[in-house]
Order: sequence, then C-alpha cells, then structure tokens
Amino acid sequence: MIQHIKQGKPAEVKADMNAQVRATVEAILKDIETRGDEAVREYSAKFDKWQPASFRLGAEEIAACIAAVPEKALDDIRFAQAQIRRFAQVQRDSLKDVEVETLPGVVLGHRNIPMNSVGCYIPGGKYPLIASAHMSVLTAKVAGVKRVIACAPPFEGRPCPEIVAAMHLAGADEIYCLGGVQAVAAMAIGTESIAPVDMIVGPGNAFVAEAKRQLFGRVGIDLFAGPTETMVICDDSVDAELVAVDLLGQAEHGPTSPAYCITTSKTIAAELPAAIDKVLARLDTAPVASVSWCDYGEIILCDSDEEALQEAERLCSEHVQVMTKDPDWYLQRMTRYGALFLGHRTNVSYGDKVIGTNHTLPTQGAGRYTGGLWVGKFIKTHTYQRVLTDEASVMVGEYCSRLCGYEHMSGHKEQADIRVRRLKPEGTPA
Ligand SMILES: NC(=O)c1ccc[n+]([C@@H]2O[C@H](COP(=O)([O-])OP(=O)(O)OC[C@H]3O[C@@H](n4cnc5c(N)ncnc54)[C@H](O)[C@@H]3O)[C@@H](O)[C@H]2O)c1
Ligand SMILES: [Zn+2]
Repeated sequence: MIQHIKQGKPAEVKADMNAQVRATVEAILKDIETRGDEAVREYSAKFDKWQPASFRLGAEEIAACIAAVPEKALDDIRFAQAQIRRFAQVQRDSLKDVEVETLPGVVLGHRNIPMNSVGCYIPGGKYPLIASAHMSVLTAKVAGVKRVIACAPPFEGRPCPEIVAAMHLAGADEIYCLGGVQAVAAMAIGTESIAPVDMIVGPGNAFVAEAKRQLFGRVGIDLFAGPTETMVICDDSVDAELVAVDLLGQAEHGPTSPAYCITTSKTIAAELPAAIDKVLARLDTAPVASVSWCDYGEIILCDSDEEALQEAERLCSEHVQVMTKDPDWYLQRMTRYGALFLGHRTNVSYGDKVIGTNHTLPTQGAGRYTGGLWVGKFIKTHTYQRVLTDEASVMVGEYCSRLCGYEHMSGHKEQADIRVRRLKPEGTPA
C-alpha cells in the first residue's frame, strides 16, 4: 500500500503560480521586442538594480574578475571543467555520421552539425551558480559551436568573479552581466548591442524557464529546466540523517523546490521529520530549505520496490537519488526522470558541481520527453541522399509516382515521372 505520510501543496496552487509567471514574462518579452536595449536596461534596473555603461564585459573587466579569484578556487574550477569536458567529449564521440546504401544505388546519410551560435543563461539570483557556466558554455564548445555567449545576473551588485572566470575558462566568446527574462530575451531576440543567437540554453528560476518556453520556435531551447526538484528513494540500507541531508541539500535551491522521499522503510518514514529539523539547525540556508520542505516536501511510504517505482515514475522528478540495497534495479526500470544518482556514495551535489554529468535537467515532468542538457543538444542531425545509377532512380521513381498519385499531388508525381521518362532505357516494359 502507498501511504502519503506528508504531502506538498496541491497541483492547483502550482498551476496558479505558473499562470502569473506566464503573464509577467509575456509582457516583458513584448516590451523588449519593441524597445530593445532601452527596455533591457529598464528591466535590469528594476529587477536587479543594475545599469552599467555596458552589460558586456571587456577584456580588462574579465581579467580583473579572474585576478580576484583565489588560485585554489581557479584550480577547483579547472578540475570540475576537466571532468565535464571529459564526459562530454566521450558523448560527442558517440555521435556518428552515417552513410549507407539502403537499396542498390541508393545512398542515404546524415551529418551531425553544431549550431553556429548559442546563448547560455547562468543563474545567479539567489546563489552564484558557477557550475552552470561549465555545464552550458563548455559543453557547447565541446560540441563545436562557433559563437557561445553567456549571461549571468549581477551578484551582490557586481559581476560575480567566479562565474566570469568559469565562463572565460570554458571558452565563452562574449560575456554579459545581465539576468532574468531580459537576458534571455536580449540573447534570443537580439538588440542594438547583442546579436541574436540560434538557441538558448541553461537553467534558471520560473521566470527564466518560462521566457525560454515562450521564445521556443523563434529560437531553439535545450529543455524546460526550471526550479530544482529532488527525490530520494531509499530502504533500510541508509539512515534518516543521510536522507534528510540529501533532501534539504536540494531544497535550499528555492522556496518552491519539491523534495520527495519515497521509502520502503517504516523507520525512515517515522524518523525523517525529526532528522529534517536536526539537519536544518546546521544549515545556513535553513530559511529557504525549511520553507520548501514545509510547502513542497513529501514522504511516501511503500510496501515494495514495485510501489516505490510506480510513485517515482508518477512524480517524474528532475533528480532521483536511489539509496537501496540494489540501486541498479531502478536503473533498469525507470523511464521518467532527469538524472539518476545510484548508491549512497554519490549524491546530487556531486552531479551539480563536479562529477562530470550535466546538471541542467528537465523539471515539471519534462523528463517524460527529454533528458538533460548534453553535447547532443548543440548538434543538429541533417540527412542527405544521392542516387548512383539510372536504374535506381527509375526503380524508386516508379514507386514514388504511384504514391504521389494516391495523394493527388501531380507536381510531386511529375518530379518522379520526368526522371522515369528520361532515364528508363527505350523498350523496357512499363
Ligand atoms: N533544472 C535545472 O537543471 C536547474 C539547475 C540549477 C539551478 N536551477 C534553478 O535555477 C534557479 C535559479 O534561480 P535564481 O532566482 O537564484 O536565479 P536566476 O538567475 O534564474 O534568476 C534571477 C533573475 O530573475 C529575475 N526576477 C526575479 N524576480 C522577478 C520577478 N518578480 N519578475 C521578473 N523577473 C524576476 C531577475 O531579473 C533576476 O536577474 C533556481 O530555481 C534553481 O532551482 C535549475
Ligand atoms: Zn542542486
């Protein structure tokens, strides 16, 4: 039996919040579309109290940011980037161009072509998310994108030096200190001072994620990557304290971040609330994490792994940490999630910051139709074809002619027929 020991806010509350965000974003996008840089500047002043002479950082400003970062921190950033680059490169190498003769004389193929320009949004409202610079900028560069531009909001009233250093080390071609909807809009629509890009990538708060969603079509987007969600699936092989740490560690992202505990352990279900209180007492970010846990935290007690799996699939969480006796049981069966973290030795924070898999992951159920950001999102797969012999063209042409006929498309049919007439040797039966 599946028992909901603690529940989060109902779906209607979330839907209402989404509607408000949608309306706000729509109005800002329309305004930036009409008034360009002037509007960007006004929104930056309004939301971020930030209106520098130029949003783009010059070479000297970038150098000054890097100089302000301690050497140890630069080394740590380089280590994280090396891990992300290593895995992204292996993933890139797994994407192969293909060319095959599917019928005698018929050659079909595809080529993987990187996009020409992308805009990376690096979140920095609440926390300066340095790691998002590696995840977006560096991965785009491994994919072979020529122009990679990056935007992050000011942090504590100035460009965050660590973010700027990470963007630069990852290979960003243009760096801007600009946040929120105005940054996403400026990169996607283009303004007098920023040339538009072909795709916008990167995570962000509800406004940023919604701006990307509304701009989709006009530009590409990587995926819907809004406020963080986390899930821990566990049994008696771990203790309540570890589970509490792993839930709250992600609940600190923001007051609307859900954290789900799905457990087959009655002990953990019973002990978790007290463990949460105890862990909150040692976190500086307790004022945020306690709100998200209170409003959106859930404890679900199940009788079996099968029930736990059913709940996990229903909730389709961005992060799913599995700390059971046999985590691979879930790896083999789960189909709806952003990323899996298997076993008690790893956790979502390793993935967020350093281990090498990408941290930009689908939220709000987007894991039903996409995985997270990866090198493949920056690469377009384009097909081509050629026909090597007259015989092959006539053979395909005769099928094509009849198939066009069934669709009443005489123009298409004539494209086939003219080739059959010209290429078919005299005297061959029709
Ligand atoms: N899904 C993922 O892969 C993933 C990964 C990392 C982080 N995240 C999420 O990224 C988010 C980061 O959020 P953040 O707020 O700290 O930084 P952010 O950079 O995403 O957003 C800050 C910007 O929001 C804009 N803003 C704030 N209030 C606004 C309002 N009322 N109207 C219009 N615009 C407004 C401001 O312009 C500000 O620059 C968190 O929700 C976190 O959970 C998601
Ligand atoms: Zn996180």
